Amino acid sequence: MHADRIRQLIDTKTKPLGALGQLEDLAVQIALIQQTETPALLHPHVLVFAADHGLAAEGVSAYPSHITHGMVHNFMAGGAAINVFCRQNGLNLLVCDVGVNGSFDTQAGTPGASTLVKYKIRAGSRNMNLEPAMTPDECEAALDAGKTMVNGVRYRNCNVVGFGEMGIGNTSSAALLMHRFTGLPLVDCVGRGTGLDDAGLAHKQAVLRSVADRYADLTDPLAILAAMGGLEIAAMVGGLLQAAEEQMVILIDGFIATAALLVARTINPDLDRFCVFCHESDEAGHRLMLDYLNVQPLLRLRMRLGEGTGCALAYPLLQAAVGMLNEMASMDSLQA
Ligand SMILES: Cc1cc2ncn([C@H]3O[C@H](COP(=O)(O)O)[C@@H](O)[C@H]3O)c2cc1C
Ligand SMILES: O=C(O)c1cccnc1
Repeated sequence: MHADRIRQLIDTKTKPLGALGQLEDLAVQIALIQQTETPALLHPHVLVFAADHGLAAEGVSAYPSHITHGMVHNFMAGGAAINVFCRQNGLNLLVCDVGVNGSFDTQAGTPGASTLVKYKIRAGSRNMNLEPAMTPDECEAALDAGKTMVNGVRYRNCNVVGFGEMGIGNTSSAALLMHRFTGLPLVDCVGRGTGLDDAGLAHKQAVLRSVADRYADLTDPLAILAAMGGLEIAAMVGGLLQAAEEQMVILIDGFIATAALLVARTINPDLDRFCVFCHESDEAGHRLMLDYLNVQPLLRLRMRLGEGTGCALAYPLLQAAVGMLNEMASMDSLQA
Protein backbone atom coordinates (compact mmCIF):
# COMPACT_ATOMS: atom_id res chain seq x y z
CA MET A 1 0.00 0.00 0.00
CA HIS A 2 1.46 3.32 -1.09
CA ALA A 3 0.47 6.88 -0.30
CA ASP A 4 0.00 7.48 -4.05
CA ARG A 5 -2.76 4.86 -4.20
CA ILE A 6 -4.70 6.46 -1.32
CA ARG A 7 -4.20 9.97 -2.73
CA GLN A 8 -5.52 8.72 -6.07
CA LEU A 9 -8.65 7.38 -4.34
CA ILE A 10 -9.17 10.67 -2.47
CA ASP A 11 -8.70 12.63 -5.71
CA THR A 12 -11.64 10.75 -7.30
CA LYS A 13 -14.06 11.88 -4.56
CA THR A 14 -16.84 14.40 -5.22
CA LYS A 15 -14.88 17.54 -4.35
CA PRO A 16 -12.35 19.82 -5.99
CA LEU A 17 -8.82 18.38 -5.89
CA GLY A 18 -7.28 18.83 -2.44
CA ALA A 19 -10.37 20.61 -1.07
CA LEU A 20 -10.40 18.66 2.20
CA GLY A 21 -6.89 19.88 3.02
CA GLN A 22 -5.34 18.43 6.14
CA LEU A 23 -8.16 15.86 6.46
CA GLU A 24 -6.84 14.32 3.25
CA ASP A 25 -3.35 13.97 4.72
CA LEU A 26 -4.87 12.44 7.85
CA ALA A 27 -6.82 9.88 5.81
CA VAL A 28 -3.65 8.93 3.94
CA GLN A 29 -1.71 8.58 7.18
CA ILE A 30 -4.34 6.34 8.81
CA ALA A 31 -4.70 4.19 5.68
CA LEU A 32 -0.92 3.70 5.58
CA ILE A 33 -0.72 2.82 9.27
CA GLN A 34 -3.46 0.24 8.83
CA GLN A 35 -2.25 -0.79 5.36
CA THR A 36 -5.75 -0.71 3.88
CA GLU A 37 -7.87 1.43 1.57
CA THR A 38 -10.76 1.02 4.02
CA PRO A 39 -9.38 1.96 7.47
CA ALA A 40 -11.48 1.71 10.63
CA LEU A 41 -11.02 3.27 14.06
CA LEU A 42 -11.80 0.70 16.73
CA HIS A 43 -12.33 1.12 20.50
CA PRO A 44 -10.46 4.41 20.88
CA HIS A 45 -8.80 4.90 24.27
CA VAL A 46 -7.12 7.71 26.13
CA LEU A 47 -4.60 6.45 28.68
CA VAL A 48 -3.82 8.98 31.40
CA PHE A 49 -0.67 8.32 33.41
CA ALA A 50 -0.42 10.03 36.79
CA ALA A 51 2.57 10.65 39.05
CA ASP A 52 4.04 13.21 41.40
CA HIS A 53 7.36 15.00 41.02
CA GLY A 54 9.94 15.49 43.75
CA LEU A 55 11.06 18.61 41.91
CA ALA A 56 7.74 20.27 42.84
CA ALA A 57 9.35 20.90 46.26
CA GLU A 58 11.51 23.53 44.50
CA GLY A 59 8.46 25.69 43.76
CA VAL A 60 8.35 25.16 39.98
CA SER A 61 4.53 24.93 39.68
CA ALA A 62 1.76 27.41 40.41
CA TYR A 63 -0.14 24.59 42.19
CA PRO A 64 0.76 22.27 45.08
CA SER A 65 1.63 18.59 44.56
CA HIS A 66 -1.44 17.23 46.31
CA ILE A 67 -3.55 18.39 43.34
CA THR A 68 -2.24 15.32 41.47
CA HIS A 69 -3.92 12.98 43.99
CA GLY A 70 -7.10 15.08 43.99
CA MET A 71 -7.27 15.08 40.21
CA VAL A 72 -6.96 11.29 40.02
CA HIS A 73 -9.98 11.09 42.34
CA ASN A 74 -11.67 13.54 39.99
CA PHE A 75 -10.90 11.30 36.97
CA MET A 76 -12.38 8.36 38.89
CA ALA A 77 -15.52 10.38 39.66
CA GLY A 78 -15.90 11.54 36.05
CA GLY A 79 -15.53 15.28 36.69
CA ALA A 80 -12.31 16.25 34.89
CA ALA A 81 -12.11 17.88 31.46
CA ILE A 82 -10.79 14.64 29.98
CA ASN A 83 -13.83 12.72 31.34
CA VAL A 84 -16.18 15.24 29.74
CA PHE A 85 -14.49 15.22 26.33
CA CYS A 86 -14.09 11.42 26.25
CA ARG A 87 -17.79 10.99 27.05
CA GLN A 88 -18.69 13.56 24.41
CA ASN A 89 -16.72 11.90 21.63
CA GLY A 90 -17.06 8.23 22.57
CA LEU A 91 -13.53 7.47 23.75
CA ASN A 92 -12.75 5.10 26.59
CA LEU A 93 -10.63 6.47 29.41
CA LEU A 94 -8.21 4.60 31.64
CA VAL A 95 -6.12 6.25 34.33
CA CYS A 96 -2.94 4.57 35.51
CA ASP A 97 -1.30 5.52 38.81
CA VAL A 98 2.42 4.99 38.25
CA GLY A 99 3.59 7.29 41.02
CA VAL A 100 0.98 9.37 42.82
CA ASN A 101 1.84 10.41 46.37
CA GLY A 102 -1.36 9.14 47.97
CA SER A 103 -3.51 6.03 47.94
CA PHE A 104 -6.85 5.18 46.34
CA ASP A 105 -9.76 3.08 47.51
CA THR A 106 -11.04 0.33 45.30
CA GLN A 107 -12.92 1.61 42.32
CA ALA A 108 -16.67 2.09 42.65
CA GLY A 109 -17.28 1.93 38.88
CA THR A 110 -19.35 5.06 38.27
CA PRO A 111 -20.73 5.33 34.72
CA GLY A 112 -18.86 7.95 32.66
CA ALA A 113 -15.96 7.91 35.10
CA SER A 114 -12.56 6.34 34.63
CA THR A 115 -11.23 3.01 35.73
CA LEU A 116 -8.05 3.34 37.78
CA VAL A 117 -5.23 0.92 37.07
CA LYS A 118 -2.87 0.63 40.02
CA TYR A 119 0.73 0.40 38.95
CA LYS A 120 2.41 2.57 41.56
CA ILE A 121 6.19 2.34 41.32
CA ARG A 122 7.00 4.93 43.95
CA ALA A 123 5.08 7.73 45.71
CA GLY A 124 6.49 10.33 43.31
CA SER A 125 9.82 10.72 41.56
CA ARG A 126 12.83 12.05 43.47
CA ASN A 127 13.87 15.70 43.50
CA MET A 128 16.01 15.78 40.37
CA ASN A 129 17.78 18.89 41.56
CA LEU A 130 19.38 16.67 44.23
CA GLU A 131 19.49 13.20 42.60
CA PRO A 132 18.14 11.54 39.44
CA ALA A 133 14.32 11.53 39.36
CA MET A 134 14.27 7.76 38.91
CA THR A 135 16.69 4.90 39.36
CA PRO A 136 17.25 2.87 36.18
CA ASP A 137 15.00 0.13 37.63
CA GLU A 138 12.19 2.56 38.43
CA CYS A 139 12.42 4.06 34.95
CA GLU A 140 12.31 0.58 33.41
CA ALA A 141 9.27 -0.31 35.55
CA ALA A 142 7.49 2.85 34.38
CA LEU A 143 8.27 2.03 30.73
CA ASP A 144 6.83 -1.44 31.34
CA ALA A 145 3.67 0.02 32.92
CA GLY A 146 3.06 2.04 29.76
CA LYS A 147 3.66 -0.98 27.55
CA THR A 148 1.34 -3.12 29.66
CA MET A 149 -1.43 -0.52 29.47
CA VAL A 150 -1.16 -0.39 25.68
CA ASN A 151 -1.11 -4.19 25.40
CA GLY A 152 -4.22 -4.27 27.59
CA VAL A 153 -6.26 -2.05 25.30
CA ARG A 154 -4.81 -3.65 22.16
CA TYR A 155 -6.04 -7.00 23.48
CA ARG A 156 -9.51 -5.45 23.57
CA ASN A 157 -9.15 -4.69 19.86
CA CYS A 158 -8.35 -0.99 20.29
CA ASN A 159 -6.38 0.39 17.32
CA VAL A 160 -6.27 4.10 18.21
CA VAL A 161 -4.77 5.32 21.46
CA GLY A 162 -4.13 8.75 22.96
CA PHE A 163 -1.73 9.54 25.78
CA GLY A 164 -2.49 11.94 28.60
CA GLU A 165 -0.87 12.77 31.93
CA MET A 166 -1.46 14.29 35.33
CA GLY A 167 1.45 15.31 37.51
CA ILE A 168 2.07 18.66 39.18
CA GLY A 169 5.54 19.79 38.10
CA ASN A 170 5.64 17.83 34.87
CA THR A 171 6.05 20.82 32.53
CA SER A 172 9.48 21.15 34.19
CA SER A 173 10.46 17.60 33.23
CA ALA A 174 9.05 18.12 29.75
CA ALA A 175 11.02 21.36 29.28
CA LEU A 176 14.27 19.69 30.36
CA LEU A 177 13.69 16.73 28.05
CA MET A 178 12.85 19.12 25.21
CA HIS A 179 16.10 21.00 25.81
CA ARG A 180 18.17 17.81 25.77
CA PHE A 181 16.45 16.09 22.84
CA THR A 182 16.06 19.09 20.50
CA GLY A 183 19.20 21.03 21.45
CA LEU A 184 17.12 24.23 21.71
CA PRO A 185 18.20 26.73 24.40
CA LEU A 186 16.65 25.99 27.80
CA VAL A 187 15.05 29.43 28.05
CA ASP A 188 12.97 28.68 24.97
CA CYS A 189 11.79 25.36 26.41
CA VAL A 190 10.53 26.63 29.78
CA GLY A 191 7.00 27.98 30.08
CA ARG A 192 4.49 29.03 32.72
CA GLY A 193 2.85 25.58 33.06
CA THR A 194 -0.24 25.88 35.24
CA GLY A 195 0.17 29.67 35.26
CA LEU A 196 3.33 30.97 36.96
CA ASP A 197 3.71 34.75 37.12
CA ASP A 198 6.89 36.48 35.91
CA ALA A 199 8.74 35.94 39.18
CA GLY A 200 7.64 32.30 39.29
CA LEU A 201 8.81 31.78 35.73
CA ALA A 202 12.22 33.32 36.49
CA HIS A 203 12.56 30.98 39.49
CA LYS A 204 11.56 27.96 37.37
CA GLN A 205 14.16 28.96 34.75
CA ALA A 206 16.86 29.12 37.45
CA VAL A 207 15.94 25.76 38.99
CA LEU A 208 15.80 24.05 35.60
CA ARG A 209 19.16 25.59 34.59
CA SER A 210 20.67 24.00 37.70
CA VAL A 211 19.08 20.61 36.87
CA ALA A 212 20.16 20.76 33.21
CA ASP A 213 23.77 21.53 34.25
CA ARG A 214 23.77 18.70 36.75
CA TYR A 215 23.00 16.08 34.08
CA ALA A 216 24.70 17.75 31.10
CA ASP A 217 27.14 14.86 30.66
CA LEU A 218 24.48 12.17 30.20
CA THR A 219 24.05 10.97 26.62
CA ASP A 220 22.04 7.74 26.83
CA PRO A 221 18.35 8.55 26.16
CA LEU A 222 17.09 6.31 28.97
CA ALA A 223 19.62 7.75 31.42
CA ILE A 224 18.44 11.27 30.51
CA LEU A 225 14.83 10.14 30.93
CA ALA A 226 15.59 8.59 34.34
CA ALA A 227 17.42 11.71 35.51
CA MET A 228 15.02 14.41 34.35
CA GLY A 229 11.77 12.68 33.43
CA GLY A 230 8.92 11.58 35.64
CA LEU A 231 7.26 8.24 36.25
CA GLU A 232 4.22 9.22 34.14
CA ILE A 233 6.43 10.55 31.33
CA ALA A 234 8.48 7.33 31.30
CA ALA A 235 5.22 5.34 31.20
CA MET A 236 4.12 7.43 28.20
CA VAL A 237 7.45 6.68 26.49
CA GLY A 238 6.89 2.94 27.01
CA GLY A 239 3.29 3.23 25.82
CA LEU A 240 4.28 5.13 22.69
CA LEU A 241 6.91 2.53 21.80
CA GLN A 242 4.45 -0.32 22.29
CA ALA A 243 1.65 1.40 20.35
CA ALA A 244 4.01 1.77 17.37
CA GLU A 245 5.02 -1.88 17.76
CA GLU A 246 1.30 -2.74 17.54
CA GLN A 247 0.83 -0.50 14.46
CA MET A 248 -1.78 1.61 16.25
CA VAL A 249 -2.84 5.16 15.41
CA ILE A 250 -1.27 7.31 18.15
CA LEU A 251 -2.86 10.56 19.35
CA ILE A 252 -0.33 13.08 20.66
CA ASP A 253 -1.65 15.69 23.10
CA GLY A 254 0.26 18.77 24.27
CA PHE A 255 3.64 19.79 25.64
CA ILE A 256 4.23 16.85 27.97
CA ALA A 257 3.04 14.13 25.61
CA THR A 258 5.20 15.61 22.84
CA ALA A 259 8.20 15.64 25.21
CA ALA A 260 7.62 11.90 25.80
CA LEU A 261 7.57 11.43 22.04
CA LEU A 262 10.89 13.29 21.70
CA VAL A 263 12.43 10.65 23.95
CA ALA A 264 10.64 7.66 22.42
CA ARG A 265 11.52 8.53 18.81
CA THR A 266 15.23 8.38 19.63
CA ILE A 267 14.63 4.73 20.58
CA ASN A 268 12.35 3.96 17.61
CA PRO A 269 12.93 6.42 14.74
CA ASP A 270 9.92 4.88 12.90
CA LEU A 271 7.53 6.18 15.59
CA ASP A 272 6.60 9.51 13.93
CA ARG A 273 4.51 8.01 11.14
CA PHE A 274 2.03 6.57 13.68
CA CYS A 275 1.50 9.93 15.41
CA VAL A 276 -1.30 12.41 14.87
CA PHE A 277 -0.56 15.80 16.46
CA CYS A 278 -3.89 16.72 17.97
CA HIS A 279 -3.35 20.32 18.98
CA GLU A 280 -0.88 23.11 19.56
CA SER A 281 -0.68 23.80 23.27
CA ASP A 282 -0.36 27.32 24.60
CA GLU A 283 2.57 26.23 26.75
CA ALA A 284 5.58 28.18 25.46
CA GLY A 285 7.78 25.65 23.73
CA HIS A 286 5.12 23.44 22.21
CA ARG A 287 5.11 25.39 18.94
CA LEU A 288 8.91 24.92 18.83
CA MET A 289 8.57 21.20 19.49
CA LEU A 290 6.08 20.87 16.62
CA ASP A 291 8.38 22.89 14.36
CA TYR A 292 11.30 20.69 15.35
CA LEU A 293 9.26 17.63 14.40
CA ASN A 294 8.09 19.42 11.23
CA VAL A 295 4.43 18.54 11.85
CA GLN A 296 1.09 20.35 11.67
CA PRO A 297 -1.31 20.12 14.62
CA LEU A 298 -5.02 19.59 13.93
CA LEU A 299 -6.35 22.14 16.43
CA ARG A 300 -5.18 25.43 17.87
CA LEU A 301 -7.45 26.34 20.77
CA ARG A 302 -5.07 28.11 23.20
CA MET A 303 -5.46 25.13 25.54
CA ARG A 304 -2.74 24.34 28.09
CA LEU A 305 -4.14 21.55 30.18
CA GLY A 306 -2.79 18.14 29.26
CA GLU A 307 -4.74 15.08 30.59
CA GLY A 308 -5.05 13.98 26.94
CA THR A 309 -7.73 16.62 26.32
CA GLY A 310 -6.35 17.53 22.87
CA CYS A 311 -6.61 13.86 21.85
CA ALA A 312 -10.25 13.55 22.88
CA LEU A 313 -11.17 16.81 21.12
CA ALA A 314 -9.35 15.96 17.87
CA TYR A 315 -10.71 12.41 17.63
CA PRO A 316 -13.85 13.39 15.63
CA LEU A 317 -11.51 14.78 12.94
CA LEU A 318 -9.94 11.33 12.57
CA GLN A 319 -13.44 9.88 12.28
CA ALA A 320 -14.20 12.46 9.58
CA ALA A 321 -11.02 11.59 7.67
CA VAL A 322 -11.78 7.86 7.74
CA GLY A 323 -15.45 8.46 6.89
CA MET A 324 -14.43 10.57 3.92
CA LEU A 325 -12.23 7.81 2.54
CA ASN A 326 -14.78 5.06 3.14
CA GLU A 327 -18.05 6.76 2.32
CA MET A 328 -17.63 9.61 -0.17
CA ALA A 329 -18.84 8.95 -3.70
CA SER A 330 -16.53 9.33 -6.69
CA MET A 331 -16.76 12.00 -9.37
CA ASP A 332 -17.61 9.44 -12.08
CA SER A 333 -20.81 8.65 -10.16
CA LEU A 334 -22.05 12.24 -10.62
CA GLN A 335 -24.90 12.63 -13.11
CA ALA A 336 -24.11 14.89 -16.07
C1 LIG B 1 -6.40 21.44 38.73
C2 LIG B 1 -5.39 21.02 37.68
C3 LIG B 1 -5.76 20.06 36.71
C4 LIG B 1 -4.85 19.69 35.74
N1 LIG B 1 -4.95 18.82 34.71
C5 LIG B 1 -3.82 18.80 34.06
N2 LIG B 1 -2.94 19.64 34.61
C6 LIG B 1 -1.62 19.91 34.05
O1 LIG B 1 -0.81 20.76 34.86
C7 LIG B 1 0.32 20.09 35.39
C8 LIG B 1 1.61 20.62 34.81
O2 LIG B 1 1.83 21.96 35.09
P1 LIG B 1 2.96 22.42 36.14
O3 LIG B 1 4.26 21.90 35.63
O4 LIG B 1 2.87 23.91 36.14
O5 LIG B 1 2.59 21.81 37.47
C9 LIG B 1 0.14 18.65 35.03
O6 LIG B 1 -0.49 17.97 36.06
C10 LIG B 1 -0.70 18.70 33.80
O7 LIG B 1 -1.33 17.53 33.49
C11 LIG B 1 -3.55 20.22 35.68
C12 LIG B 1 -3.16 21.14 36.65
C13 LIG B 1 -4.08 21.55 37.66
C14 LIG B 1 -3.65 22.55 38.69
O1 LIG C 1 0.35 21.19 26.88
C1 LIG C 1 0.30 20.52 27.91
O2 LIG C 1 0.32 19.28 27.88
C2 LIG C 1 0.25 21.21 29.26
C3 LIG C 1 0.49 22.56 29.38
C4 LIG C 1 0.44 23.16 30.62
C5 LIG C 1 0.15 22.41 31.73
N1 LIG C 1 -0.07 21.12 31.61
C6 LIG C 1 -0.03 20.51 30.39
